[in-house]
Parts: sequence; structure tokens; C-alpha cells
Amino acid sequence: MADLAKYTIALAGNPNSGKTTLFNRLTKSNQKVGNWPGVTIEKKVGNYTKTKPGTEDKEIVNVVDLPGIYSLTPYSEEEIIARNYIVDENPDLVINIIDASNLERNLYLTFQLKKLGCPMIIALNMMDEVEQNGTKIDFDKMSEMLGVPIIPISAIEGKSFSAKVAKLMGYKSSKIAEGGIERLIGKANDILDHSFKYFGDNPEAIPASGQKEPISSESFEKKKFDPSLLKHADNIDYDEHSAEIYSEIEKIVSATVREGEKQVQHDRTKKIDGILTNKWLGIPIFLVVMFVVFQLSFTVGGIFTDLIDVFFNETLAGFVEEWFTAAGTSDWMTDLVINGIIAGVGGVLTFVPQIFILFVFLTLMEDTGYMSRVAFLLDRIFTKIGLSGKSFIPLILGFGCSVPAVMAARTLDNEMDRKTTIFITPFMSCGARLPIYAMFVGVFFSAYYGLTMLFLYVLGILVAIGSAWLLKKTIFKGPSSPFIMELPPYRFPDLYTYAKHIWEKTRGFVIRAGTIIFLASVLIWFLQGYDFSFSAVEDSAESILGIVGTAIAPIFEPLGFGDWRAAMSLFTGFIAKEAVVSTIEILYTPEDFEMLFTPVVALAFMVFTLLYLPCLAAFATIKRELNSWKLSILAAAYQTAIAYIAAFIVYRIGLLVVESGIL
Ligand SMILES: Nc1nc2c(ncn2[C@@H]2O[C@H](COP(=O)(O)OP(=O)(O)OP(=O)(O)O)[C@@H](O)[C@H]2O)c(=O)[nH]1
Ligand SMILES: [Mg+2]
Repeated sequence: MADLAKYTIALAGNPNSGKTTLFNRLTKSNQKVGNWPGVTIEKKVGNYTKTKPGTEDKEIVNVVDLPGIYSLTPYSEEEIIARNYIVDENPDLVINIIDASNLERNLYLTFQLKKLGCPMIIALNMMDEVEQNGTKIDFDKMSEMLGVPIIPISAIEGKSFSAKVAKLMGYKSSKIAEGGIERLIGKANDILDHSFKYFGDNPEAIPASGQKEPISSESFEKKKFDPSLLKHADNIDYDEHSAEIYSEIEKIVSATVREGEKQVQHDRTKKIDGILTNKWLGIPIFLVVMFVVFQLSFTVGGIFTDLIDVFFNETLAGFVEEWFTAAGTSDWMTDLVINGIIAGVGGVLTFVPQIFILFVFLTLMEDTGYMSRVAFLLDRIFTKIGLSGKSFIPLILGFGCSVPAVMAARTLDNEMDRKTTIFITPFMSCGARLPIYAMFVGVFFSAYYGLTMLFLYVLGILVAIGSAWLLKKTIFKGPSSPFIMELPPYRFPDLYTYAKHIWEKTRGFVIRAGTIIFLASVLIWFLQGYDFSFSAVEDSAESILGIVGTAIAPIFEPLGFGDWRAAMSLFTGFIAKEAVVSTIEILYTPEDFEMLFTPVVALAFMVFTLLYLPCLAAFATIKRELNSWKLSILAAAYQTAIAYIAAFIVYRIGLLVVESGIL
């Protein structure tokens, strides 16, 4: 599809200006949007179809969403991606997305893009916020002064549900932005139709005299465009005249913008931040928030969890058994389906409601802008240990899944900081580990659910911070680059995108259960039922899994879980963390489970699963991002060693506490 495209449009602009939101609307995609700078780290391509002027023919237009950049002088990897795309790939049109509530900073890049001379239009985004503040912008004049067409838009409006909610709550609807997106597409198509003919595939179409009809867009500077300029883009010193650019920007802004009285977002943000980022209250509030989230996921999610559990273990298992018996299916088949697949996959799926509720809140915290406040709060600690506060963004993503989180470390321009961040990101407890805790906490700590969960998540963060300190002192020595945390205003999440994100994440979890966990369950079932000569065994301790497990189990004896079944579940956990749950479901009878694990052992086991080497997919990502086998194996070994030490300490302290009779 992409290769058939006739035109390519690149979306360029400052971080957090709404590029991806616009991209999603133009191409009906579902890329990640978040209210903090640096969400998009790779270029993403989508497309829409336009009609060829004067015909019924359809033409495909590629749209490229780029990572946000402040200037064309790039520092970090994702900035290089964006900059090189614009400079080297010659898109037919650049749409420069500008956050209209932050013109001074955003226009700097606009000036640099103009210097490149590529065809461009400006989409002045966030007009709804500008309007709420009562700020007036003279677009025509601004467009004239910049020499670039400007279309005011609000990328979240239109089909956005939250825009409707905002209206209901008494905010005025944005008159200017109405139809903004449609006008933007219209203008883009208009320019493409003309500029492409003019500069592109048909050079003969340009009369030698250059006296071609001007492009319909009045202010579009086609005549100044010199494709050869792009070839020299590398030689331009983009920041050369920065002082002049800033004074030019100031002139334009003061001539075209009349600030409103209200400053709605600013005032609201200031008020909320007075409490949430308060020096003393900030971190306690964050802990309380997380506690409430976990507690809710347990109480509300728990209701459904019980229902799903009954469905799998009683209804479905009972139905299959009856059906198979009636059909005369062989015993091994019945055993595989009931004790392998239903136990393994069902065991993981039981926790979908709890995962879902966790996603609901974590995504809300990301989308409103609260997560960047948490990063801000921890920035002081990070700076003290010599790591940039920017590291916290990958760490926050690590609560979801280590794979994108490790990739997000690319936003760090300092190599040593980036490597350190990759090493410590897997300590953040990912979504796939949640079922493990949910299972153990549900059985052994149900009265302290929220507290135990909070303990595990906070332990992950603390170990990450401690490790960062250690790594920066030893193998990844070096100064870290200063980082000024940019705090976006609090925003209502776009409910449509928000709902889609939660849906996608939950769906991802269910799909993993149906694919990788399904296969893992079949494999585990086989390995626990057959010996090395592939004959069925009565006692699973004599199976392949039993023999191997018994050989390695003593390693875990000092941690309290020297049972072969527990040891093997940690191995299958390397395939995917949820497989720990499946393995336990398949190998243990409920009685054995409660007999072999005590609350202390359960806690040590959870601590181990929290910290030990991440799953295969995460390991592969770490290898790719570090681009070194040696370092990636070192990372995995380090994580496992830390897990061992931490679980040992927890187990010993736990035993002391129990023996002393305090609990
Ligand atoms: N009020 C309002 N919010 C918007 C608008 N467009 C985007 N947003 C919000 O702004 C935030 C940033 O949007 P993104 O689309 O992720 O921004 P981006 O430019 O892709 O950011 P990076 O990928 O970090 O460079 C999100 O919270 C969006 O919901 C808009 O027109 N009005
Ligand atoms: Mg983006």
C-alpha cells in the first residue's frame, strides 16, 4: 500500500504539540498519544486517499508521524530520526504542527524548517485551549509575516468525545477550529497537486522561463524552493542566528497575538500542581494514589476474577469432561485440554479484570499529564545519583511492558544514561507480572492486597534507583546531561483515544494468553507428563520437568522455594512472565500450593519474579538497543543476581518476623 503512494506528507513539530493526535485522525490509526514530551520515538507511516483534481481517480497520500523535535540540530536518537527524515527523504509537504498555546517556543523550529525551503504549511493546533483562554490570534497576519499558510485546528475535536464533554461542561466550542482538519487536508491536497507537478515527477511541465501559474495557495513560497538546497542541509548551521530568530518570533507574536484574560489551563494546572508536586506532599500522594489503584483493581476486578475462575475451572472444565467422555476421547487428550490448556490459559485469563482496571488508571495518569509530575518529583533523586530525570519516562512505560519502555530510552541523548536506563527499566513491574502477584497475594495476603502490591511496585522503583546509582558509579560512569523537565498542562484525555488505548492493551494481554501462553501450557503439560523416553509417567516428579526441576531446585532452597515446581515456573517465566502462573496452575494441586508456600515464601517468590531477568521479548529488545551480547547478558545476570539477593533478604527477614511472633 505504502509503495503505491503518490505523495508523502511529514508531520513535524515540537514534542507534545499533537502530531500523533492529528496523524491518528488523518490516517484512522491508533498510535500512542500521551500528555508528555517524547511519546513518539519512531517514525510511523499511515495514509489517506484523495481524489485527483478534475478526475474520479484516487491517489494515496502517505502521512509520516515523526518524533517531536525542538530544533533541527538533533541530540538524541529520536530527534535524529525526525530531522533526517525531513532533510533526507524530501517529503512532498511538511505540516508543521504548532502548539498555539506555546507559540514562542514552537515557532523556532518553524523558522528552521523554512530555512530548508521545503513546501510547508502550519497547523496551529490546540486552538480549543487558546479559545478557552480568550486569546485572539490574527492568523492572516501571522501567515503573511511568516510567509507560510496557517490553518488553525484542534486535533482532538471532531469525533472526540471529550470535546463534547468539555462543551457540556460549559466550554465554548471552538469556532475557528471547526472544520479545521478538513481545511487542513484541503489545503495540503491543494499544495500537493500543484507543488508535485511543479517540483516533482514532471520537470518538463515547468516552462524554462519559470513563469508557471502561481500555486493556488497565495502565501506559499513555491518560487523560493530550491530542491538542491536540501542536499546541502547538512551544512546549514541551524542555530547560527538563534538570537535573531527569537527577536523575529517576538515581533510576530506581539503583532498577532492578544493574550486572553483567563489562562484557564495555566491557572488550573498551577492550582493542581500546588498540591500534586508539593515538595513534601508529592510523593506521599503518589503512593496513596497507587495504593488506591491497586486496592480498586483487587476489589472491583476481584468480583469478575472470581466469576471467570468459576467459568474456567468448573463450567468449561466440566463441560469439556462430559463432552469428551461422551465422545470417547482418549484420557491423555482430556487431560491435556483440562489440566494443560484450560488450567494454563484460564489461570492467566482470570486476571484480565484486574489488569484492565490497572490499565484504566495508569493510562489515565499518563494522558492527563500526572505521570510527568511523578517524573518531576523523582527528578531530584535522579539528579542526585547522576542520572537524568528524563530516564523516568522509560521507567513509567515499564509499568506497562518492558519492550517499548526499553526502546523509549532512546530519548536520552547521553549514551551512559541511556545504557543505565536500559539496565534498570525491567525492574519496573510490567503488566505481565501482575497475574503472578495477583495469584499469590489473593491466596496469602488478601487482607493487605493494596499494600502488598504497593510494596512490590515501590521495591521495583527503589531497586531501579539504587542500581542506577551503582551503575553510574561503576561501568557507566560519566556526567549526565542537564534536563529541564517540561510539565505539560493538565488535560482531559481524549476519551476516544483513551478508551482505545485501554482496549488495545487489554486485548494484547488476552491475545498473549491465547497464543504464547497457550503454547507454553501445552509444552509444560507435555514435559510434566512424560519422561525422557517419551513415555507417560504417573508421578510428575519423574517427568522431564520433574527431573530437571529437582536438579536445579536446590539453588532456590535458601530463598524458601526449593520445590522443583516453583523452580521450573521461573524458567518458563522467561518465555513470558504470565507463564509462571500457568506453570503453577498446571503443576500444583491447590492443596500442595498452599502447603508448600507460606506467606513468607510467597513474598520472597514474588520479589524474585519482580526483579529477575525479563522475558524473552524484553531481552531481545535490550540486546537490540544495547547492540551488545556482552552487555545484555551482563544486564540479565545482574538482574537475576539482584533478584536472588533481594528474595533472600525478604525470606530471612520474614522468617525472623514470624519466629519472633510479631505477626
Ligand atoms: N486540548 C487539546 N489537546 C490536544 C490537542 N491535540 C493534542 N492534544 C493533547 O496533547 C497531548 C499530546 O498529543 P500527542 O499527539 O501525543 O503529541 P505529539 O506531538 O505526538 O507528541 P510527541 O510524540 O511526544 O512528540 C495529548 O494529551 C493530546 O490529547 C488539541 O487540539 N487540543
Ligand atoms: Mg507523537
